[in-house]
Amino acid sequence: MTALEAERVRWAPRGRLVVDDVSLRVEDGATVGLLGPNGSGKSSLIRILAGLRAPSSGDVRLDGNPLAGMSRRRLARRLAVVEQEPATSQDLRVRDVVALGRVPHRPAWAPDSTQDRAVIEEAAAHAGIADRLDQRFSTLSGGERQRTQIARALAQEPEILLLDEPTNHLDVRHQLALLALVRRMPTTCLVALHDLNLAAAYCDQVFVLSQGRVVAGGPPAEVLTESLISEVYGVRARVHHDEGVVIRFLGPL
Ligand SMILES: Nc1ncnc2c1ncn2[C@@H]1O[C@H](COP(=O)(O)OP(=O)(O)OP(=O)(O)O)[C@@H](O)[C@H]1O
Repeated sequence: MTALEAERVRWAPRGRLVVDDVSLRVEDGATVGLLGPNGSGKSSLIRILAGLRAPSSGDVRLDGNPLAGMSRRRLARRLAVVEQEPATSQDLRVRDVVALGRVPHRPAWAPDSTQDRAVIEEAAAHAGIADRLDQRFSTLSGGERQRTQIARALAQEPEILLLDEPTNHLDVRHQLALLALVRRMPTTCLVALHDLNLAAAYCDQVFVLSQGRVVAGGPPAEVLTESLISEVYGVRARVHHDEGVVIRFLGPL
């Protein structure tokens, strides 16, 4: 099992500080939420943690080993990422998109093995798109595309899964099913979320970003206070602790 950590990570494209001195650790096997308002740096940080972008300074480590020294293929056997708007060839069938998750696990140009096909079908079933495998990706609904990308990441059989707002196109049942699945899996997972109630219900830990900095981190019941929500999001809220944490939003400040 695997832990992912960032130490003093900064990213400043053309002098604009987007990720500002972020240190965090995603513990082995945990489901960790990455929260923060629009533009606070969640997607940028996820890309850096996934090795898709080099930080301007600081380090990202997987089990203590710097990501910077790892080959793409080796990293892809261990870590999968679902970005907000992933680039996918629009002409592929859903099955082919999910099968991309198997590429790091087999020799170049080798066809799908029986085991690959079993993993692809299981991933599709977990993501709720088993009945769409023969459909063209371009003809899917927004939520089905999102679930296809999640199936592709699951087919990668990663030890670490990074998900950037995976619930934004999903109806409420699929939102709950996805987070329940992520929580149930032994995979270490970092998930960027806007819905603070979902984060409270499904995450072991949350980190809150504001203007590129981590302003709070810990169990949701400790972090998601009325004062934090007002300071970071500019929203008045009531936080109830009777049946887990339930947040009721009263309005903007
Ligand atoms: N390549 C870039 N050059 C300059 N600024 C950038 C670049 N990429 C992102 N930014 C800026 O960095 C900030 C953080 O963007 P990011 O997408 O990481 O935020 P986010 O927290 O994921 O937002 P959202 O919740 O809206 O998806 C934004 O203000 C964005 O405009």
